[in-house]
Amino acid sequence: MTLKLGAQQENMQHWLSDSWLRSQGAGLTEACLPEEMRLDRGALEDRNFHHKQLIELVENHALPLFSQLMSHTSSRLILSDCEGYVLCHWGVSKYSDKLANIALDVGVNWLEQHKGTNAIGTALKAKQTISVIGEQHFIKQHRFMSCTASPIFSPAGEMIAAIDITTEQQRHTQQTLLLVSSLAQQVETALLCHLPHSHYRIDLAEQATLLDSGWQGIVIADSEGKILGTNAMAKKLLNTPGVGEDIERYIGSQWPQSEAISQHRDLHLKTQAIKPNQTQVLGHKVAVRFKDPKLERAWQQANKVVGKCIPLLVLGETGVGKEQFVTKLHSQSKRCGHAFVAVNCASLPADLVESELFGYQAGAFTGASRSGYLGKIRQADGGFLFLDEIGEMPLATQSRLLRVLQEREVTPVGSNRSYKVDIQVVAATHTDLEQLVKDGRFRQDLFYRLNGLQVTLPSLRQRSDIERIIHKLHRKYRVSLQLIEVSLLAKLLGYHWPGNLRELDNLMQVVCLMSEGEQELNWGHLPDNLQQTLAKEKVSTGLVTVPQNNELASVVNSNIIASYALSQGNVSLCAKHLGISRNTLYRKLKLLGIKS
Ligand SMILES: Nc1ncnc2c1ncn2[C@@H]1O[C@H](COP(=O)(O)OP(=O)(O)OP(=O)(O)O)[C@@H](O)[C@H]1O
Repeated sequence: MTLKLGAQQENMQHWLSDSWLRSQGAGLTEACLPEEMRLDRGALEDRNFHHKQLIELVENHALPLFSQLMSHTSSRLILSDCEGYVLCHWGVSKYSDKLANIALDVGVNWLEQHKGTNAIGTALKAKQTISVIGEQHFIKQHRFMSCTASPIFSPAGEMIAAIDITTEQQRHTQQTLLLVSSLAQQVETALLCHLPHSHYRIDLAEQATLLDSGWQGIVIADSEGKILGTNAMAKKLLNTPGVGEDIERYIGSQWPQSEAISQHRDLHLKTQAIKPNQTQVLGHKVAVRFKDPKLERAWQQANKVVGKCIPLLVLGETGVGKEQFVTKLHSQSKRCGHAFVAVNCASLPADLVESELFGYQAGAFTGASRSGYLGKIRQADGGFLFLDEIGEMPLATQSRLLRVLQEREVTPVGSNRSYKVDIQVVAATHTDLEQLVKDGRFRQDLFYRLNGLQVTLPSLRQRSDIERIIHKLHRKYRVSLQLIEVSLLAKLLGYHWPGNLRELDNLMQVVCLMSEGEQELNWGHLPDNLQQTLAKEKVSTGLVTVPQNNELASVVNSNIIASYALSQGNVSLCAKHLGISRNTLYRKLKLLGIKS
């Protein structure tokens, strides 16, 4: 953990006066809102693309706990990169207008030299967790808020980002400081576990009860037991082991057992194999992206064929996200610098299908443009041609398309000249193409041409990550921090979703609007028709789980331990801080082995 609470408090005035001096030195004046440094949309998208996996890790490892603990407050979780640019934020506060006025917004730079003393800028400068409370902000207009930020370090020890919680001044508590440090630590641990070739995670602690506390040492090793990375606590416990060294040298040969005690030192060990889909290769383009195994398999297979220019046929019910899947494939392929041209074969006017696809020669027919038209296929040259609803393509056009796919050249309408094209063809349909072939409505030879690789995207009801998607869309559309009532969640999980992601997406938009300003999204916010439909559905028999349960538990534990230490063993005070009853706290302290 990067935070040293006692030391930070002692040095409080020191760091603050240094930061104010730096703010003055940068030419800022307390009374004037400084000119903002804001990225344009393209530059922000580039940065977000670069930090895509970091953002995903924050969403998976920090956001659930933030939502759970801070939902009753009006708080915002903010992620900036190491250059101080805000990449993303979550949770819209009641005072979001005020935050917009001071440009605490995506794409804006919050380094000290641009914004004066503030948590993000000052934490990045000081490389430690910093709270900047109300009046401590250098710029007067910033003093209505309290912010706490913590830097995030990569496994190689490089500072890569900062995570911040911003609240209204009076709502700031010591808990926020602990929470932000814990969130940064969670993200750092997730980064460690996602190191390329990571195979084992070995947790170590001096007491067995601390193994799951969030304060344990963590060593990540490859399949041969060579160290790939360690967290700060493991460095301390093992005396800074080197990357590439044999873990056995430090903790003995018993480590591959799931639980052991090191013979070398008096350390308790817990070894877990890291699941293959946990090991995203950071920065690698074909990284694992989907939490559902069927979708992930389709993704990995599809990526392999698009690299080789083999046609891809994407099947799946309406609304399962076929087009979005293909757009992502394009954006992560070598062809991403070239066009992605989508053609909806169902909505092309019958008499214009050919000219739309193949283009036409100047003056080829009455009404044709004088300059001619390139056509969709040639527009896609070098890139992707996405033929959506391919089952709806007229038979006559099918034979011409077949020729293009065979010859890889296009002859525009009214021309006898052919043009070479280099395209990745991806076709999609929700209809049964083989049945259409049998019925004589789809050419068999074209079917075989398009069917280089066939992937079927699972329907929403078949997906194992439906709960995660519900929460993701809820976070996207809710206007303030809000929880979903457990019984409503259970109903949504049990519904059969005939319209798949499209239906769920629309529903979440509507219910978030209906529940504006409420602390909980519940049954009463559903439109009548959906209440009736859902009332007929069986309730999901699966458990409603909080995502990342284990990690959540370990952060909660680490918060308990830190709060207990801060309140110097005063159970009542600590329970009040944590917002739990004294009995619950006693029970937890007992489980953690802190109280007998
Ligand atoms: N990953 C996703 N997360 C959330 N919503 C999604 C996702 N993918 C798609 N959607 C929602 O579903 C809608 C339909 O997606 P898309 O057009 O990709 O589906 P499709 O399978 O191509 O549909 P159709 O067969 O009807 O053409 C999108 O507009 C969006 O609202």
